[in-house]
Order: sequence, then C-alpha cells, then structure tokens
Amino acid sequence: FFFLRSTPTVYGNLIPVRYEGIGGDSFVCNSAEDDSCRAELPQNITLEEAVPASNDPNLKEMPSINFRAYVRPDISTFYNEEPGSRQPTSHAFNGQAGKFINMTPNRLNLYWDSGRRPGHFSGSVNGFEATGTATFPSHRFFYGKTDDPDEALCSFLVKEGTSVYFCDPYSDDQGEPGRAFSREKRDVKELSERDLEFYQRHRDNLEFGKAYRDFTGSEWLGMYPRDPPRHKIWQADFFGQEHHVVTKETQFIEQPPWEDLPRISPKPRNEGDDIPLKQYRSPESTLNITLRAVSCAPRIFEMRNFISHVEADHILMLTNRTHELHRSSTGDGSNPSERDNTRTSLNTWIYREETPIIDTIYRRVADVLQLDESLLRYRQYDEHPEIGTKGSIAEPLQMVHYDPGQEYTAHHDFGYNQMSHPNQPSRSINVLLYLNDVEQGGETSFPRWLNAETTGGLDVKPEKGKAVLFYMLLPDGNSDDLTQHAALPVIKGEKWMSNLWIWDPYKG
Ligand SMILES: O=C(O)CCC(=O)C(=O)O
Ligand SMILES: [Fe+2]
Repeated sequence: FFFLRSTPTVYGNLIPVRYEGIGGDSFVCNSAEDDSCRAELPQNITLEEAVPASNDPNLKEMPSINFRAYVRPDISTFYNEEPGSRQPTSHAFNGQAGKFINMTPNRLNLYWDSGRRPGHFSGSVNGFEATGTATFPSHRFFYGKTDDPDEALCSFLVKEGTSVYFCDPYSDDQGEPGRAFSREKRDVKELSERDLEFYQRHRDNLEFGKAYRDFTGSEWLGMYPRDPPRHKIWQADFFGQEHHVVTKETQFIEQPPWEDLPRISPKPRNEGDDIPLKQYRSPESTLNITLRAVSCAPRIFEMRNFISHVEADHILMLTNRTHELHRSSTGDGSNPSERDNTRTSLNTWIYREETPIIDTIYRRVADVLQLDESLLRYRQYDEHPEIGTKGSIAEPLQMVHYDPGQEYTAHHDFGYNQMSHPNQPSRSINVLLYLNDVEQGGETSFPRWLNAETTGGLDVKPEKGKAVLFYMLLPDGNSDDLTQHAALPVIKGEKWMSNLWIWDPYKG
C-alpha cells in the first residue's frame, strides 16, 4: 500500500490535507504540519511529497568525480515489475538534440547545410557559448561567419546517439565523438588569458561529458559543474502514479464582468483573507488536483480540469480583446528573430498581473509545483532572497493558436545559451494548458518516451481545461534530452494552448 499525500500549498496557512491510499482509503489531517494527526495514520504508509531534486533516489556518486549523476531506473519499475522483466522499445522517431559548442572567442553563426547553397541560418552564438537545435542523424551543420559552406570554420555531421558537437580549431584529436572538421588550425597561444580559461572549461566539460555518458548512458548537455535543480520535483516512479494537491485557488465557474477584472500587483494571501471574486467561483473552499504520471522518462504528468472552462474562455477572450497574434519564433528566446517552418502557429504573451483570473492560475500552478507563489512574480527584498534575483522565475503565459495544418515539429524547450553563467539558468518546467477541445489532431507528442509497449510517441490529447506538466531538468542538473516533443498538425478544428515556462534556479 502506497499512501499519497496531497500537500498544502499556501505557505504559512493551515489547510486540510488528504492522504490517499491506492486501495481507495483516505485520511484527512488539518494540515501537513499536524504531527499528531500524522502519527495516527495507518502503519506502513509512505507519505509522499515533491522532493528536492538532490534527494532523488536515483542519484549515484560517480567514481573519482565529486558529482552525483542521475541514472535512469530500469524500465520494468515503470510497470511496477522486478528489474529486468521488460525491455524498452526502440523508437520510430529518430530525431535528437544537437548542441553545438563554439570553442573560439569569435561570434559565429550556425547554419544547417541541406546540400543546397546557401546554408540555412539557425542561430548566432558568442565566443565560448553554445547553441542548439533539434536534428536527425546524417544532417550537416556548419559554423561560420557567412552562409557559404566553403567558408565554414567548422563542419559537423550529426551521428546517431551523439548530441554534443564542438568546434575546436585549437586541438586535433580526430577520434573524439562530436568533434567538427575544422578548416583552420589555430594555436592556443593566440588566446588571451581569459579566453584560455573559457577554452579550458569547455575541454574539462567535454571530459566530464565522456565520464557522465559512460556512467549514465546519457549525454551531458550542461556545463559541469551545475547544481541540481533548486525547485522541487514530483516523483514519477511508475505509470499512473498519482499525487494529490489541495489548493485554495478555487476555480471560476462564472465569468466576472470586465470591470471586476482590473490589473493587479500580486501579494501574498494571508490567513483569513477572503479569496478575491468569491462570488464567481466554485462554492467549495478548496480544489483537489490530481497529478497523474503518464511518462516516467521524461517525467510527464497530466492534470485534468486544472482550469475550468470559464477560466479557459477568459484567457481566450483576453487574448482576442487585447493581444495581437504574431507568427511564432522558435528557441528559448535567445533568437527572437528566428522564424521558420518548424513552427507555423501564431502566438502572444499574457502576464500574471493582467487579471485576477490569470493571477489565480499562476497561484494554482505554484501550489501544484509546491513553490511559493512569490517565486512566480517580482519579489520584495525579504521574499526568497536566497534565489539571488527579484524577478519571476516564470515566463508570462505564451498563447499559441494553430489552424488546420499548423504544427510545431519535434524540439526542446530548453536552450544552451547561458553556459558561462555560474548558475546556468535554464528552463526547467513547462505547464501546458489546453484552452479548447480540438476536433481532430493537435496532440502534444513525446516521441522518445521510454516504454516497453510501443515504438510510437506518447500523444497527449488536447482537452479543454487539461494541463500537462513536464520537467526538463533531471535531478542532477542535466537537461533531459527525452523531453523532445512536437505539436502534431491540427487536422480538424483549431487549437488554442498556452505554455507556462519556469526556470531554475531563476530566469536568465
Ligand atoms: O502545442 C503544443 O501542444 C505544444 C507546443 C510547444 O511545444 C511549444 O510551444 O513549445
Ligand atoms: Fe515546446
């Protein structure tokens, strides 16, 4: 018997917590801190809550390196079976991440070489930084100052299973996986002291990457050293695992008139405060949300009815009233001008402060992630000073609209552009909201999920009010390559969804 604990969420407040057993039993305490009530829980119950990443049971000390790496558990355990009883399927999808490291002090452009001239621009990168894109084995890329492949400094050929590529004209060990063919040979003596230090960090990181790969079987996409994610992570130990959260951020069931929806500056909710706009909300004092693990690797949870239809309609009305949709760009914002046919949808951004309903949705998200709501907005000096910045760790809601035929081909939501930063701020969580029912198509597909049943992707059907949560950072701080996902083409009807990205340890 596992007992799953729904965890309180409004910090400093007493709210009831329901403990649930898989057999259907449940047990209510006045709060998670009510130790005497907890002591009375039936014996042999494992209480569960989102854990700090650094406590993940699958972190293992690497030999002779001071680093605890995440080793994915045996896939059989995803089915609650003994290790060794199941084998993972191979994937029909053969795409992969491509991270391209610029190990020179010069700004370079990355081009995809389709075989036809000129190359297709895919991003610019400063000296000793990296950029990336989703790619396929046998694809060719080059780093250069111009789009002419003959003038390239470094040319890459993507190989199956190798995601990290580097342009290093200063050394020449041809055997290294990921090494680009470099037209020029340079001497490290040309590098300034500071550049030499950056260069050496990258060499060390590549060395670390080899050891990490030998130890875990996965490629290291970060810059060693990186701390484990600061914010908590829900466990996804087996398919169908559930976590229950009780939140005071109840749902709107009636559309308030616009004059009741002013811009706000979000503040902490205090004990005894009435919930705003109560008359338009569900009469219950709390809302129960179930997170259901639909994939263990990558970690993906579905939350049905996370927002009400009234709330979904509110977001759509707000979008149509006050926002203009633009052709979507790709990447994590580091290349805002990038526009291509991998993403054919339209989008715009909605801020938490725009209405009390959007604010409630952010608070609800904070509650299910077990984060303090203040992390998802501009903070006062005494609110989580340990984070080191006052800015929100969340982005505004990115609204996306697809017409029939529109799609977003398989990609990662994280980037590689903050590598020289000591904390390597990185997108770590996405909470997707589906805002309407799509007649046909438009699934969010995770083609690389580890499973023992199908070579196909995990396709999540867009359903009005449903949320999908996935974690892009592994508990050891590596980016999870398996979170690669696509928005499949809408076949019939239209699709409205939004992305809510959260960063770790803070937004870069
Ligand atoms: O539309 C979807 O289902 C996913 C969208 C997505 O992956 C993105 O916008 O980054
Ligand atoms: Fe995405």
